[in-house]
Amino acid sequence: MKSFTAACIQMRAGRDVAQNAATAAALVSDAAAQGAAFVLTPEMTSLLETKSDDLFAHTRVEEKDEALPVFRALAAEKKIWVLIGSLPVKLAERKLANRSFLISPEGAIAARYDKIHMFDVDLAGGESYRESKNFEAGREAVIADLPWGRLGLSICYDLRFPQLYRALAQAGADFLTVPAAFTRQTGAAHWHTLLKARAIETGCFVFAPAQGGKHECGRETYGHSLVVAPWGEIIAEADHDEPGIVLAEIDPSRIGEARRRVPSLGHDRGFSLPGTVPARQAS
Ligand SMILES: O=C(O)CNC(=O)[C@H](CS)NC(=O)CCC(=O)C(=O)O
Repeated sequence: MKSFTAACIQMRAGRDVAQNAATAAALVSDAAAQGAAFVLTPEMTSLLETKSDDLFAHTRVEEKDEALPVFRALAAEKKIWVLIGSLPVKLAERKLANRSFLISPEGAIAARYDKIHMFDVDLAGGESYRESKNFEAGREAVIADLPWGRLGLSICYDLRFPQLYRALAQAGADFLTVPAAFTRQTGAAHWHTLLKARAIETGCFVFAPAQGGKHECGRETYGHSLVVAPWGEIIAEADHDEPGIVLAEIDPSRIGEARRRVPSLGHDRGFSLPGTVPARQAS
């Protein structure tokens, strides 16, 4: 399998959907001009909004989303694959999906994934999140075909649930996406380590395009968009929280190499944990 260039877009999405889409689209175009065949954008590419009323006021059902057609047209024009990290998509009056879209070079929607794990967390200093208040959790893991191998989709907080990535890799994923809007606080402590761990455990390339900096809505995100190779090396990083592009040369033969060196992905064993109910892994 031939090598290809991938690019992660780093953003600082604000409260204006059209403007966010235009900013991201300009960066995607730049990446394509620099030779990227696969370009990925962060979680909440079109809108980062902390106020529920404003979030719902600017969110539509998928068929009427303002940002999606921009990226479909762009993918078709540049003949590239685009992963929109996520868009907030209206499901019901006050419920949204946090939905990732894979767009083909024909501009078609090749896959959709709804974030499974909701960020309902109270951090130090009173920083608090209740994603499940406005968003409905997805229930289905998703793998899609790319010309270079198979892609397992995930979003942000999913990163903390290794069983999702193990399942994706054991089902054939070669590449994993973790588009994110990680908090500055948790990002500084955990981001690099978790992403490297997911790559090492699965023998996959991990693409993590991120939001970064102080957003219009007041939130602060960590940035540091990364690409990690299957052996665990960081092969591209935005070493800051400013908007921009990181490019990485992806050689898919490194997937088989890493997995031949350490074939742990095929070495799972069942085990009992005395004193607990056997169904503890199911939920
Ligand atoms: O709500 C939005 O507008 C967009 N969604 C997000 O920013 C989501 C849910 S609040 N953020 C995360 O999952 C951060 C996870 C994280 O930081 C960690 O796991 O440490």
